[in-house]
Amino acid sequence: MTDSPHPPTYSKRRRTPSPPPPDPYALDGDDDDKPLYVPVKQRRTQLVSRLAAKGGGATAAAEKRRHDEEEDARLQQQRDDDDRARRKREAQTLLIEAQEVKRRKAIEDAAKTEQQKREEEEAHILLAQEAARKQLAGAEELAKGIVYTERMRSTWKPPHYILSKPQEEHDAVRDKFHILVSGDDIPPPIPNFRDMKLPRPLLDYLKKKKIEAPTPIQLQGLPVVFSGRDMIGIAFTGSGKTLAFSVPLLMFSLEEEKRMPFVQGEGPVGIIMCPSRELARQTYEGLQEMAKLMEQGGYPQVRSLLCIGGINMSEQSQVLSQGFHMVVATPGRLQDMLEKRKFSLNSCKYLCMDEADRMIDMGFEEDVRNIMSFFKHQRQTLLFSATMPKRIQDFAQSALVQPIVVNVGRAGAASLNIIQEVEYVKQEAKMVYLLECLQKTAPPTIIFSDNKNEVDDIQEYLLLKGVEAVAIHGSKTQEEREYAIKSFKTGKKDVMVASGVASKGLDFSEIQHVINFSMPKEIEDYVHQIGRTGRSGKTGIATTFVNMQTAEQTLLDLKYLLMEAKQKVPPFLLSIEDPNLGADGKPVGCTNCGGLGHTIRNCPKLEENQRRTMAGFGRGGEGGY
Ligand SMILES: Nc1ncnc2c1ncn2[C@@H]1O[C@H](COP(=O)(O)OP(=O)(O)OP(=O)(O)O)[C@@H](O)[C@H]1O
Repeated sequence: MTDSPHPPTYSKRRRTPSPPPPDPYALDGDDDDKPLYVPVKQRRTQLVSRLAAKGGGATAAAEKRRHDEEEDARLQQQRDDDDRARRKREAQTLLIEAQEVKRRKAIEDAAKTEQQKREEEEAHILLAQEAARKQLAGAEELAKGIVYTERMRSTWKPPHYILSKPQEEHDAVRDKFHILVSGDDIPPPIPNFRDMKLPRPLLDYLKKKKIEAPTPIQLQGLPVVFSGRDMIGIAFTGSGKTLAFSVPLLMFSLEEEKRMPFVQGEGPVGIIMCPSRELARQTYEGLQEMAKLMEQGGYPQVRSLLCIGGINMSEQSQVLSQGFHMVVATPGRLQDMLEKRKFSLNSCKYLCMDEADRMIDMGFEEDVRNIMSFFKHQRQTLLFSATMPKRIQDFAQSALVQPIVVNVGRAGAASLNIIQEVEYVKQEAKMVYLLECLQKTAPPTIIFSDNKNEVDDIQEYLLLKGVEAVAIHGSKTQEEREYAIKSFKTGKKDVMVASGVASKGLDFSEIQHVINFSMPKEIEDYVHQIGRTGRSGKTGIATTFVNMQTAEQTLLDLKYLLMEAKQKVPPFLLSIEDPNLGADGKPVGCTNCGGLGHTIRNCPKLEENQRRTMAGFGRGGEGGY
């Protein structure tokens, strides 16, 4: 160390400790320099002691009071702000938030150039055309280029006095019953069963069932089908479509049997295809009942075969060994039986697809096409449904010869016999509210849910609450499904909880109330589901729960459907604006599925089909096979 008058200056830089590595979990803006948080109480004590140190106890007390008041006012202000924010949050319902999202999307859409919009539109149209190009025709007929041009004929003729009426009178009958027809040489409508030349036992059967006059689809549809013509039949749920294709098959079968009795290996005369096992069984049972009455009335015996998955076909070995006239089937099992050569379609002249659009939408398209390839000659082809979008009609064109379209109401419209109620129920409140909702009417009630697990959960909850409920969905065994249907149909159980299986065409007597626990994504499913009530001229109620989980375009589809059926539209649905209104202020609607609340650009069905195609999905999984 040197003796220096000046303190040493250090030219050498002092070694500072290196900074600690950054805290990977530190939040942005974390800063060690910020003062540490000191609780209010502690801050007050510090202040009092600082003031006391400055002197003057009285001044200190006054200062403390003032500070306390300031602090209280600040806390009150904070509470008020929090309260206001909370109220604002509550007022801004989830629906409004969704509308905000939609508004932002509309702004984004508006920013798209005309060119971009056109390209999007074209892509969607191409997709729809691609689907339409896939025709409903057998591979062999397509390969050989076989095209049938002559329509089928039958021996049935309308009574002479009806045939001799002027065309205007027929048109007046159609107008009266709101029947729209298209096609050439359309047979006249016949407003009573007797004039349709039904045999006495059948007339008695109808009378016994309190079926006195034909419904619109029957009074025009039956003459068309009896005449041997191909037909697309569209009419509301519960309006008696089944009879319009079952009775002619029975009559044709009787005619064939009378001409020459069927022996082993012969038949069938005709096939009715259904999208679900339950619906097939119901139609089969109806045919059986009518055939039995005819036999008792002195007509020859005609036999039918039920051809559905989940049942043991050997139980019907007697029918198989005798030859049979009518087959009611689901597509998968029918295809299987044909491939195994259990029977052939060499003499089959009649093919009816009930709920045809549902069958295609459920992924049975390929099965149906394969079945078509087993036909060796022309047959009469019929398609029936309450919802038959143009896309399905186009798809079926190649299988139809000079078809007649009989349309009662808009394809896809809901039955006017149903009071439709839509309620906003938060997801977590649904289960509890369900119990209250069940009180709306006396049983029987059907509750629909899209989700199989949810179906089970709802049933379990209802059982716990003492409600007699059964459940049915595609993952249940055939026995469980049959038990559920039987005990519900016979009135042993009050409530049936179901996935889509039970919505397709099942006819339970006098369902009072349908509850859609969740709104189906596709509006056609909604129409079929609520259609389990309000059947055969009776009135029923349908309640549908919607909430933020319901897609906005589904809500729009629903809004227009309610408006069309002149139902009460709840304010939250009314407040949803349609971004796709036409120049006339009316909804443009979707050319692909017929929904009114969206266009083809955002058609959920098209998206679902695309998803299926990409995933290589086949049939739809509710156990149709
Ligand atoms: N002419 C009629 N008069 C009164 N009731 C009828 C008549 N025809 C059929 N019904 C009855 O109406 C009910 C519904 O008939 P059906 O099941 O054929 O309807 P649907 O139009 O096929 O309905 P969905 O589209 O739901 O399959 C049945 O119970 C049937 O017995």
